[in-house]
Formats: sequence, C-alpha cells, structure tokens
Amino acid sequence: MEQTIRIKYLSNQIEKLDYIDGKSDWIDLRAAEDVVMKAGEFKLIPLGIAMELPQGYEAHVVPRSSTFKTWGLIQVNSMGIIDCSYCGDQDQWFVPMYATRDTEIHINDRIAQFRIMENQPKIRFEMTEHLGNSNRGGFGSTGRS
Ligand SMILES: O=c1ccn([C@H]2C[C@H](O)[C@@H](COP(=O)(O)OP(=O)(O)OP(=O)(O)O)O2)c(=O)[nH]1
Repeated sequence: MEQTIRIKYLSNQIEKLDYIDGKSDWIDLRAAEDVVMKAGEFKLIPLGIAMELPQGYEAHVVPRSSTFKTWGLIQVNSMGIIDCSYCGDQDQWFVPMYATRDTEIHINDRIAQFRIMENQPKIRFEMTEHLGNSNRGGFGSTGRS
C-alpha cells in the first residue's frame, strides 16, 4: 500500500525528502540551517519541513545510526513524536539535540530519520486492586540466576 503525504518545504536550500524503496523505509531528514554548537549546548535544529500526515498516523523521528559518530549529537527526547494535528504551514519539524563535543552541522546534512506509524487504539484505564497474574520478577530480572 502507498500513502501520500502533503509536504511544505520551509527552506529551498535542502534537498527534497526521498523514500528509497527496498533499502530502509525510514526517510532521512536534513538540517535546514548551518548550526555551530559548543560541547554541552542544546539546540532545536530545524528540519525545514511541515507535513500533513495521513489521518490516523503519527511520525517517529530518531537519529541516524551515524549521527553520534559524525557530529557528536544526542537527540535529547530519544524519539520525537509528530502528531497528526501538527500540520499547519508553520508547524516545522525540529529535532532537539545535545552536543557532546564542539561540532558543526551544515545545511542539508542528514541528521535524523523518520517513519510514520498507525496511532494506537483508544485506551480506557480500568482500576483494579488485583491484576490476578503471576509476577514476572522485577525490572531487569530476565536471565539473572
Ligand atoms: O522531536 C520533536 C518532538 C515534537 N515536535 C513537534 C511535533 C509535535 O506534534 C509537537 C508537540 O510534541 P509533543 O506533544 O511531543 O510535545 P509536548 O512537550 O508534549 O508539547 P505540546 O504541549 O505542544 O504537546 O512538537 C517536533 O517537531 N520534534
């Protein structure tokens, strides 16, 4: 199945997004400005795009596996979640980054990647005193003897 995503570019200096069939289906995202960061600095790096995601979908933004090695950047929210309602002309995607060393990101550098995911079903929480199942054994207990 193919989905169409309406996209608005907020920069004409970045290359257009590209879905590469048959490789990885995650789509690379590019920095929309030159950024100089000192070790220990935090910055929201603009990605130069706004999108209308398909109804019932959200997007997940993560670093590329080479991002840390190339720029010493850590994405501080681990994974960015772009909601379907984030779809206005000025709803530019950003990636919040922490620099672990002095670094320079250039416009058009592919610093992150995304995919879309179907929203989870609606959830209603039902309170109970007893779940009635056996305990699995505490955080991180699997494999411990
Ligand atoms: O890495 C990210 C995370 C979020 N967003 C945008 C899209 C998302 O739809 C919006 C709000 O994000 P989220 O709901 O995760 O943030 P919040 O801290 O809960 O803020 P809000 O009060 O705006 O919901 O910000 C980004 O551009 N990049």
